[in-house]
Amino acid sequence: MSACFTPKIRQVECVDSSGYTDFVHVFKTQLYQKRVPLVIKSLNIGSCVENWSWKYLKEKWPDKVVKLHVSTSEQLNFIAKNFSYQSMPFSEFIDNLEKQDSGDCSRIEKYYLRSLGNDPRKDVCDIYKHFPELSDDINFPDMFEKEQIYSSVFRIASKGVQLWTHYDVGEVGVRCLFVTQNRKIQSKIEIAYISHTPDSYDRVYSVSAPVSRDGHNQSIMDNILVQVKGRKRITLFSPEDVDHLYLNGDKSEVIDIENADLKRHPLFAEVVHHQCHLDGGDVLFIPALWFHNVINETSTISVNIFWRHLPAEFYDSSDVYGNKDLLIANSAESIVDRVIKKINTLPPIYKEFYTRRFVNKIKDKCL
Ligand SMILES: O=C(O)CCC(=O)C(=O)O
Ligand SMILES: [Fe+2]
Repeated sequence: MSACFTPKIRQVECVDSSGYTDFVHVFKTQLYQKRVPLVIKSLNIGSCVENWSWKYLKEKWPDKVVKLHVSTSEQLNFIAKNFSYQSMPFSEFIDNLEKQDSGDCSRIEKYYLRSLGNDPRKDVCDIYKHFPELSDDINFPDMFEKEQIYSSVFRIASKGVQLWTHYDVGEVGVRCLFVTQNRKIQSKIEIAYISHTPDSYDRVYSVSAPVSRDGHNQSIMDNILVQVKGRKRITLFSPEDVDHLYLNGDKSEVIDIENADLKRHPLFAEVVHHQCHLDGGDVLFIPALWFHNVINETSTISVNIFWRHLPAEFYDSSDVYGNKDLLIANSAESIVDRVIKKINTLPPIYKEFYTRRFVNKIKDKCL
């Protein structure tokens, strides 16, 4: 942060699950409803905490090739794109991490692995399906129903790597569109069927909320981040701070959160930093819409599990990726897009005047 600026820091609440006879019940019935992050200690997450040494992992995957974010900077920057994607044999990747850990600086590149499905365009990652050699070592806590699980992701990072501030949206490989008839949403159709859209549909809306540059359908997820090895420093930001984070899609443009340039990002001074550390065996609950930024204080291994937090009736039963709340958000955003288009046709001084009026009106009525 700049010289005389003191960020507002709050520690994330921490609970030791061994102090409860049935922690999962307490989580589901009380803690979960608070919708705030929570560090949970002493959950049974399986033998991974003891077993997952670099040697063990290399033996499991002698021939595996992995796709990595590779950067010469510790601070990954999605705007400057200071990283590239590279494929590397898993054993070489781990050898390099070990060299970095032991202070051998001959390799200056930093690595970040986020596991993908077999076909990253179509599959979400499922550890049980894509990493069966390791799935016996990890126990998913019963904090959610198995049917609610959306994906499980395996992450390995070099010491020092900082992952940009973001919130998570689950993404699926099939692009869906909405069709409306008599101004009511009728159904979603896959992109492959667009050319067959019957004439009687009055409009086809592409999915736009939450926004994805490639138009993939998305839904918002709850998450647990299971720390298996190493230490992470995590800063979370409340969805209430959304106006202060300079968002670009699902990511914040403020990269260096601990030394922010307040001339460029003055509103960031308002943000409350919810901080915690995770060590091996710790679990962090990240409620949907909470932003998070991760600094790996050592090289680390983690697994995270995304699950849909809304009850089943919120989801469109004919489409596993849909949810009615988001359908509404999607159609509202399409209307906002039309309003923007209209406003942009006004002469400049009217444009500014009416933009301010409409923004204030929405704020007054909706917040
Ligand atoms: O720990 C990390 O590397 C990133 C975690 C994360 O973004 C997540 O669990 O959603
Ligand atoms: Fe995330």
